[in-house]
Amino acid sequence: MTTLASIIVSIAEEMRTASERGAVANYIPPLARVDLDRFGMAVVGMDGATHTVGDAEVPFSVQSVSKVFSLSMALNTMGEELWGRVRQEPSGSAFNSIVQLENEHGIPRNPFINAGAIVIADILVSRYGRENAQTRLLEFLRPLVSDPASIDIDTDVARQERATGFRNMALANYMRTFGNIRNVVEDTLDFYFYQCALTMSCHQLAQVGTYLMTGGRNPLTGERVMSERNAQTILALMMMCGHYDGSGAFAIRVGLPGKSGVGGGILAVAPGVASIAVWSPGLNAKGNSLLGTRALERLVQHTGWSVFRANPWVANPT
Ligand SMILES: NC(=O)CC[C@H](N)C(=O)O
Repeated sequence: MTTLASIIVSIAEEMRTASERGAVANYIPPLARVDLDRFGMAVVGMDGATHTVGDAEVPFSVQSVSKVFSLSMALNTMGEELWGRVRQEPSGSAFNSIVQLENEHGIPRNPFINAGAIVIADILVSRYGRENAQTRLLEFLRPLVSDPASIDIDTDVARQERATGFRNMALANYMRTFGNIRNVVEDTLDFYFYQCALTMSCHQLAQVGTYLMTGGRNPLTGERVMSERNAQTILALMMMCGHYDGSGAFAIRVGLPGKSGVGGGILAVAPGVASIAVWSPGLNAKGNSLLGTRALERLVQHTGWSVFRANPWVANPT
């Protein structure tokens, strides 16, 4: 019988021996010096059963995967009104693109491109204040994991994001001219750079993602983290926009809602089945983890977990 444990071991073995691994992000030294040979994967099921392989306990910079969590917080506090400040459509352009903003009057296409995530950061800074927003983010994440204290920010990454984030500054200032950034630009960006610098292991990231697997509940406490409707909205956006202009190919290859980050992490969710995190720091041309995508593709081939499968339960391994 094929078990999930044996499936992920075989995936890790394939990734360990892969010769083409992509390229690590090199815009700041803490990302540029990450070992290209790292690979980790973690899968948490509905019953809490957890399978990990490789470097699943090694913390890495989650970067844009954090956009899922900031959006969750903003949707919780602002509700549907949020969609007046950021749209819900695929962008078809790079994560840091500025071109659509002029035509679309400073309203970003979706909350997962940088411009959209900066608007979300602005909403959270308005709601909570600059420093308190940081505390709130950690308070949102920590109850979802079994080792809460260890989820933290890499302050060196945050500092270097700030020191080199000229394009993000351009995006924020440009949106400010349309009135879609309401705080002092530096304050909003400060929170944005802070969230990019969140550090988590695959094991923690998969645990954090469980509220999206369950339709909005924290499976550790049974508490509601968000409404079922909001959880579905976030999964839909992850499917359509979670990999920028690589989202279509990801949806076809993997068939799960997923969100990538330039640190090489991907959070993917099989609703009602599993929360999955994978990490391989080498990126493809679209800035998404090359082997992380392949590993998720393999996982879905073996398990039948694609949301597009006519009968997703048939091949469920135990
Ligand atoms: N795709 C990403 O992970 C981008 C995050 C990066 N810190 C940026 O803002 O440019």
